[in-house]
Amino acid sequence: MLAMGATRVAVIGASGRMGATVCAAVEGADDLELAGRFDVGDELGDLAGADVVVEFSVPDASPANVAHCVSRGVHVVVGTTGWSDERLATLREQVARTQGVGVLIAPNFALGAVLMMAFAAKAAGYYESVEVIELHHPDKVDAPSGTAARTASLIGEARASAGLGPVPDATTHDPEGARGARVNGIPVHSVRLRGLVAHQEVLLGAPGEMLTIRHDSFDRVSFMPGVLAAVRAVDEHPGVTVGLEHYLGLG
Ligand SMILES: NC(=O)c1ccc[n+]([C@@H]2O[C@H](COP(=O)([O-])OP(=O)(O)OC[C@H]3O[C@@H](n4cnc5c(N)ncnc54)[C@H](O)[C@@H]3O)[C@@H](O)[C@H]2O)c1
Ligand SMILES: O=C(O)C1=N[C@H](C(=O)O)CCC1
Repeated sequence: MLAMGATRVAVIGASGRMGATVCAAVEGADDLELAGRFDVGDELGDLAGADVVVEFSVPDASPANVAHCVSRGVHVVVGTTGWSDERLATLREQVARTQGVGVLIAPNFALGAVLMMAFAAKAAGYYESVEVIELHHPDKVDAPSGTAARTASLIGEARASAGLGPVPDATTHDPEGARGARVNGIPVHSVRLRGLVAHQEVLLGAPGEMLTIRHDSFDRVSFMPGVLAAVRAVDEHPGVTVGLEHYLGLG
C-alpha cells in the first residue's frame, strides 16, 4: 500500500500507443496523479518525483530505463516486451541491491490474456500437439510477441512436468520456414495484419479432437485495468515479478 494521498505516476514511452493510453487512464483515476511524461531523448533525472513509473517503450531501451528507476528507488510497472532470460538476470541483480523496490514485468496486462495463458498451461499436459498463433498490428516491432513467448514457456514447463516429449511433426522439407518458429520447443506463428490490435490462439490437439483457447484485445483500453491494478500493488511485491498473474492470485 503506497502512502496516503494520490500516488504519483510517471510514464516512460508516454508518446507511444500504450504510453498515451496509460497517461489518459492515470489522469482518469481519482487515487493517481500523472507526475511526468517521458519519451525518447528526455532526461529521466528524478523521474518527476514519481512513486511509481510505468514503462512502455521499445525492447532495446527498456532495460536501461528500468535500471534508472531502480537506481532511484522508484517502483516500476513494465509492459515493454523483449525481456530475455539474460536481461532478466541482470535486472534481478540490480534490484537485489535496492532494498524494497518492486518491479513487475508483464508481457500482457489484459485480464483475458492472463487467463488464456493460465488455461493453456493447465491444458498443455493433456494434449500431444500444441501450436501458438499470435496476431498483431503491423507496426509492432518484435516477433514473436512477448505474450506468445511467455505462453510457449509455460506450455513447455507443463509438458515437461507431464512427461510429454516433443510435439509430433513429420515435416522434413520446409525451405521457407512455413512451420513457424520453435519457442521452448513449441511452434509459434506470428501474423502481422492491418486492422488488428493484439490476439492469440492456442491450438491443442489429441486424436479426434482440438481445444482452441483464444483471446482478443480489440482496443488498448483492455490493458488499462491490469496496468492500474499493478501500479496500486507494485510496492507490496518487492523484487522482480514476471507476469501479472502473481498479483492476481493466479500464479
Ligand atoms: N504488456 C502489455 O500488456 C503490452 C500491451 C501492448 C504493448 N506492449 C508492449 O509495449 C511496448 C510499446 O508498445 P507501443 O505499441 O506503445 O509502441 P509505440 O512504438 O507506439 O511506443 C513506444 C514509445 O517508446 C518511445 N521510446 C523509444 N525509445 C525510447 C527510450 N529510449 N526512452 C523512452 N521512450 C522511448 C517511442 O518514442 C514511442 O513513443 C512494446 O514492447 C509492446 O510489445 C505490451
Ligand atoms: O501491441 C503490442 O505490441 C503488444 N505487445 C504485447 C506482446 O508482445 O505480447 C502484448 C499485446 C500487444
